[in-house]
Amino acid sequence: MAQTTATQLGPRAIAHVKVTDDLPDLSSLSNDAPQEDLAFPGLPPFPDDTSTAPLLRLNLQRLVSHDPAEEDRLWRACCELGFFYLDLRDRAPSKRDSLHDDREGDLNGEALLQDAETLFHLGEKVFALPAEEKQNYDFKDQGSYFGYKGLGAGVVDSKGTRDRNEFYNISKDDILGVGSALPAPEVLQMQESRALLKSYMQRSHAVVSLVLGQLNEKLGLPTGTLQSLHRLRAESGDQVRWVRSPPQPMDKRQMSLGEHTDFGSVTVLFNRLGGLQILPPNSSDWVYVKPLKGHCVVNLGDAMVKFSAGILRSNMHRVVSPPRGQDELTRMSLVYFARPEDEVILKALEESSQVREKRSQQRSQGQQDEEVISAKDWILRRALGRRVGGDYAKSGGTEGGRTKQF
Ligand SMILES: O=C(O)CCC(=O)C(=O)O
Ligand SMILES: [Fe+2]
Repeated sequence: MAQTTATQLGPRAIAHVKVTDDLPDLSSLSNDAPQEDLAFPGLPPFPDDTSTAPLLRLNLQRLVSHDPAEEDRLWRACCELGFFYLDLRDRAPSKRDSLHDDREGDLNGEALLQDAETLFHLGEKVFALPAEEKQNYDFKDQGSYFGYKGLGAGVVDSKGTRDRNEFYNISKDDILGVGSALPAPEVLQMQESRALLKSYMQRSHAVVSLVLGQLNEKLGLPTGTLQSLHRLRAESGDQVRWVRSPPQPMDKRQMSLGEHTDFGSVTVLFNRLGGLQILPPNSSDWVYVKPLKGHCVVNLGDAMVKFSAGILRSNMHRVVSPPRGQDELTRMSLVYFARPEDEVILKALEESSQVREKRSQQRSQGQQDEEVISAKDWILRRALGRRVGGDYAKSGGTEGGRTKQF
């Protein structure tokens, strides 16, 4: 059926739409040309009349150059919503020389966008493999969340309603040679694929380190504290994930990925079609996050809530059918999850006086100390808890009540 074979990467040539005043937070656009075209070529446009989430739009180059206003906006975004757009495009490529590029190392927005683009195509090849073959790479029974999860092999709620997506998770440690290599389909074992994954992981991790460095400073932690808990070459649950959701029949639509907060520290997400929704603070209405060309979406996970005693926010989100006009296409997204190193204990970093004060306020209000748990155990429990047959009740994170952040 044409409907199920059409994908978001397909050749449908649709005129670009202009982003004008349809982003709710206009202040976030104040540094950009108002008529900028941020639609994805070849895809039906995100509908203009659908309300969207008020994510701030930050700019990688301004953060790299320590623009104080941009750093303040980053802090605001991380405390108030825990989600923001990051514009990865290079505004002045002609002014950059090769020396400059070398100094930047892995922190290169344009190169990250290019890697993401190529990885979308690799993901299509992985999901195009026969179902029986993909199933060989589901390692749930060995206690691992890496590898494949089939359509409906996860649950979206405590009633056990099946999800409507398939995943493929690739371990950073495997690709960087830090941990052992997991069995994988041939298309992922090819030298070219592994090199691409490595490059994408390093570049995403560089963005994560930049964000961690700036949050470290704003929290008043000793220099390098947060980065030292997320070293690229230390063993961790960091992973790349492709999420693929086929279109759902109009009369039987349900969530394709259940409501959750991310388990780890910082997530870098590439979307082309709508479908991601967030529940804004103090609201009961889920709203779509509109994908923007040249940008990734960055969000914080529960580890950052725990490290900061709730000063930083990890927001609830989920994936549903794309909005009208996009809902007959297969949706795919690409994610990099940065998580604390395996042995890190998830607790408030009281070397920061802000965190210390927050904790003492919480203690005086009778809030108990957090459970002592390592990043490795926390992530394993939460990831496998949402698989069919898993312990859903134990898959919850810090969202349980914003007054009890951890
Ligand atoms: O597909 C998306 O846009 C979001 C995926 C997500 O939230 C997740 O995998 O944790
Ligand atoms: Fe998520």
